[in-house]
Amino acid sequence: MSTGKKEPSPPVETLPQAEGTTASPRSVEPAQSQDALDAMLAQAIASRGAAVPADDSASSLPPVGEQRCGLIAIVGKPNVGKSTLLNALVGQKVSITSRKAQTTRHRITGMRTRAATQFVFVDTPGFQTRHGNALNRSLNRTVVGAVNDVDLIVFVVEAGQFNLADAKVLALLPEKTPAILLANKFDLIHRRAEIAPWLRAMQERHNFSEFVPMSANNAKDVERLFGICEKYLPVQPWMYGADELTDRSDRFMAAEIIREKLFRLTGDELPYTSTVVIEKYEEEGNLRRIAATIIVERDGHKGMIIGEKGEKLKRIGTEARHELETLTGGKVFLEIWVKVRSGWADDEARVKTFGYE
Ligand SMILES: Nc1nc2c(ncn2[C@@H]2O[C@H](COP(=O)(O)OP(=O)(O)OP(=O)(O)O)[C@@H](O)[C@H]2O)c(=O)[nH]1
Repeated sequence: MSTGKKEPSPPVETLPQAEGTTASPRSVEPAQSQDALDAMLAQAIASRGAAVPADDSASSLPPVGEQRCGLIAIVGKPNVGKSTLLNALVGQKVSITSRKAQTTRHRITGMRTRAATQFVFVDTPGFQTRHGNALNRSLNRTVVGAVNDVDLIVFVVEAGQFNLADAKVLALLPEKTPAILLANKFDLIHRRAEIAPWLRAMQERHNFSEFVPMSANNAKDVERLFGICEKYLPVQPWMYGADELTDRSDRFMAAEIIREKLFRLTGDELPYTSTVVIEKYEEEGNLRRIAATIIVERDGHKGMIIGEKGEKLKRIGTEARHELETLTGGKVFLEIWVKVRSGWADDEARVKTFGYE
């Protein structure tokens, strides 16, 4: 994990690193033999540079009897790349990302409609195993809720690794739902030969339907993932319009974008227990007037966010405003305040007031 926050020292299987290139995903049915795994890896590497099928967004509505639609939950421990994957699949940022763990705190739905198929992806917070506070209990409830009643689960791990935090998420997966093992950050794996034993070990951990080594930040890999997921989605009418990308409002996105800038522009010394509340969101034609409060737990944290002569807070505001202007296609006036609410993350009522499940 790239975060400074360490998981409890679990047994980690890590592959040594050397020179390498990006591979494309190829899924495999869970194979029993070394040969099958080797063949899959060879295929993944050979398919580098293969043509990407054109995005075939639905321009005319297919008849209801031909529409395919299903829910796909994206789950995994913190920081494995779930939100990066969701954004790549949707083709637009709908879930914020940062190198800090616990960036995603809500169930975020992102849709993509291609030809007759509507993919409804559900991004989830990374399952928390470290602190048992009210905030983390809420995040974990969100994960548990999301893995039930979906058509497919995409279980994301970092390729070549599996530790206690991964195992805790894996234990939540219902046996009845098909699950794909997505070995992400494959670009960081340089000795590919050594991934085969890891994949074999993963086969024994769960009855995965397929194994997909890939990189969420590689467009060709993401493209192929659609084909892999499609066959698990039932023939049924679409749930959303063909052009819809998320079920979240612009107001919600405003809070998330500010929190993303906060997470990205502050160092690891700022505890993860800070959140953003939108106090005002007004639309006047093409103009949005937004007032937001960043909530922190201690006075000392407030100083970290405001920075010397207010520089840090100013930068958070400027970067958030630019992104909100791109998102809304209009002008944005953004005011941000910082307030201390000590102990909020351990107070169930406050956690709810601040918009968590
Ligand atoms: N090298 C590499 N980095 C990646 C890849 N996918 C994601 N990342 C990086 O991994 C970090 C975490 O990504 P996120 O998408 O925020 O991870 P997450 O699983 O949603 O994290 P939580 O919100 O904590 O649950 C970011 O710095 C990403 O840029 C990948 O395929 N390769």
